[in-house]
This record gives sequence, structure tokens and C-alpha cells, in this order.
Amino acid sequence: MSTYDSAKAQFADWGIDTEAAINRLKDIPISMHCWQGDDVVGFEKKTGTSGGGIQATGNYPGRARTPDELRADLDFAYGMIPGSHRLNLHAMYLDTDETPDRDEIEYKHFAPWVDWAKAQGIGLDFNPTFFAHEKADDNLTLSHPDKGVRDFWIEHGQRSRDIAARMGNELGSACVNNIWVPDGYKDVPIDRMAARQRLQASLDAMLSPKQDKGLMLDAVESKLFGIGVEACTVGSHEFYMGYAIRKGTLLCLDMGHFHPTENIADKLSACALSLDEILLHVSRPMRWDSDHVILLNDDIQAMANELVTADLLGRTRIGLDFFDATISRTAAWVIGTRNMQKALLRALLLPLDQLRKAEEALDFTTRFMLTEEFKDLPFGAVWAEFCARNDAPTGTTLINDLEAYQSSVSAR
Ligand SMILES: C[C@H](O)[C@H](O)[C@@H](O)C(=O)CO
Ligand SMILES: [Mn+2]
Repeated sequence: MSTYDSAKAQFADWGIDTEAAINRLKDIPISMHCWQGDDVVGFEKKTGTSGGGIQATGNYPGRARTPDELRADLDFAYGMIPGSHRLNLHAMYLDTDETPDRDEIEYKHFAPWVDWAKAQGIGLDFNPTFFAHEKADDNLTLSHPDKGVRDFWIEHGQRSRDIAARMGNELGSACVNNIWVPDGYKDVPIDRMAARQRLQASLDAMLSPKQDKGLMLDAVESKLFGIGVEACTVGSHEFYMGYAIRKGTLLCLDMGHFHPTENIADKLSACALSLDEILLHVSRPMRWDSDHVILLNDDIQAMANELVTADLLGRTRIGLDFFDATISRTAAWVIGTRNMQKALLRALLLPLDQLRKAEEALDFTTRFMLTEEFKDLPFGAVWAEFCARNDAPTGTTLINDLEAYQSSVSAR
């Protein structure tokens, strides 16, 4: 009997169908973020750091410096990740010899990405870039008191939505256009209300041109605080939760954008009762929004469990948001994305019926015994089978492949 067949039989003893879990997992796309590949630098013809309170630290060799290098790294990474996934692109990652300012970007500046995505058979998601620009140096963009600055960013946001819609059209798969602005105050502001009113009015203007939801979906991302905006973030959770519900956009829950002890998984079912769809930025905050690569830890597992137990996989877009420049960037992508998939697989292998029955009967002892005893089941064998069926390596082969690729790009 193969290792997998033995594992399959053990799960079957609990009434779990490993084949069903494997088949379901294959069809869950993860939107991998382009910015892990180059430390959130982008390809605009200028220098400068990401700003906006986000920061990649480290100087590991091999950072992608051009769109071609980034695509080569992505090609490799997708080959190591079982299943078919998406790429989450930021507007600062344009691929063109032209030098459009943010309020001048057009679809043509991103067309090479779409050609590549078509060839790879992957979908694209998109983000306007409201940071790393002189007009964001005040840490205020859409909520800036200066109408000229606000209008500049509204134009950028509208153009991003057009680009996202065209991407969705070209690829036959709706492109999520996620809006995150760094706006906030280092010290206690006098007029939070005015700032929030300005942000709301700018968002309204930005989102007013009608777009086909079959082609692009608007999402808004809240945040607790960032470096340099410790006292007040204009686009807080409450702000965007209300906005998303009123406007029918997706709400983006970034796991690093809440108080460190908050349980983000708990928010899913609560938000989902008032929203059609949710976007996740799966991340790992350490003391702050540090964007560490995700581990297969309790937080990630709790998130995956909620997606499955609350039946939210069909209306949650799973995106990743981490960037670590102290380790191989391709290894970060591959291991991080696979960790999300491993968590989903474990969630899909839960004895849900038994757990639900116990909970409904207030039999918390059975619920407790089941969850804990279940942790000993051979998940690794099911994961290895999933990888094998999807031509993705595991174990020492995976490690060797990751090391060999890293060696091939270290001289950059
Ligand atoms: C680069 C991303 O847009 C960014 O990480 C954003 O999603 C965020 O989480 C900012 O803290
Ligand atoms: Mn995020």
C-alpha cells in the first residue's frame, strides 16, 4: 500500500474523503503578489523607497530589477506551486520604455504582463499605487487638503480601474482592483472627520465611472496604522467596512492591519454577512505590520478553517501580502504560497459534520477531543500526493530546486 493510500484509509475512518479535498484544493487560486520579487521597488524610471509606512528590509542577492527578471522568477515560482494561480500586480510595475506619471498610465504600459499571463494561463489582479511618489510625501493622497493632489490620485485610481477591466476582459477572468492608500497623521489630528470626508468624496469620484463587474471588481483595504502615521489612519477598518457595505465593493482584510492580538479569521463570517465578497491579504505581522512570509501557523490555519467552515471559499479572493528581503525571494513566494495551500488542505480534511454535530449539541468535550486527536492524521501524505498529481516537487527535491534557482539569480 502506498503512503497516500494508507493516509486515505486513515482519513476515511473518520469519514473524510481525501480525493474530494485534493480536487477542491486544485481549484482554489491564490493571488500571488508581484512585490515580494523586488522588495516593493517597481519599474518606474526613478529612484526612491516604497514609503507609505511599508518597508522591505534586507539585501539578499537576486532581486528582480526588470519586468523580464521578475517574470522569470514568477515562472519558476509557479512551477513549484501546485495548481493554477493568479498574479497580483501593482501599477508601479509597468513594463514600458515610456515614463508616464501615475495620472498618465494606460493599458498599453501593462500589455506585456497580459501577454505573459495569457501564455501562462493565469489571471491578473491589480492595484493602483498610492505611495512611493512625491505627491504622496505628505502621507496624504485621496484625503489631501489640496484638491490638486486629490484630483491627481483620483485620476490614477480611475485609470487603474480601466486597466484592471481591460485585463479582466483580455484574460476572461474578473480582475480585482484593490485600493490601499497610506493616508494618515503622525500626531493627533484635530479634524479626523474632515480627512475622512475628503477620502470618502475622492473614493466616490474614483469609483463613479461604471465598470462591468464581470471584468473588474473594486476592493478597499483598511489599516490600523503605519510607520509615520501612528496617530490616525484615515482609511481605518470602520471607515472601509462601512464604505464597502454601502458601495458594494469588496473589503480587503489584511492580516497585518489590525491590533496584534486581534483574530482576523473571526472577522470573516462577521463581515461576510454584510458583504458579497471579501479580499484577503494573507500576511504575518510581527509586533507591527511587518509583512513576514506566512508560516503554516495557527493564524493561517484559523483563516483557512473559517474559509471552509463558513463556506466562504466561493466569495473570498485569497491574496498574499508579504515581502522579506533577507531570504531568497523566490523561496519566500513558493514556501509562503504553499503554506496557504497546506492550511486550506488541512481545513478541507476536517471532520466537519462530526464537529458541527457536537457543537450544536453543546458537546464541547467531543469537539475538543476531535480537533486535538485529528491533528495526528497524516496530512503530509495527502499534501505530497496533491503535489505529485500537479507536477510540483516536495521534500529534498523542492529544497534543491529552490537552492539551484537562487544560485542562478544570485549574481544579479
Ligand atoms: C504593496 C501593497 O499594496 C501593500 O502592502 C498594501 O496592501 C498594504 O498592506 C500596506 O500596508
Ligand atoms: Mn495589504
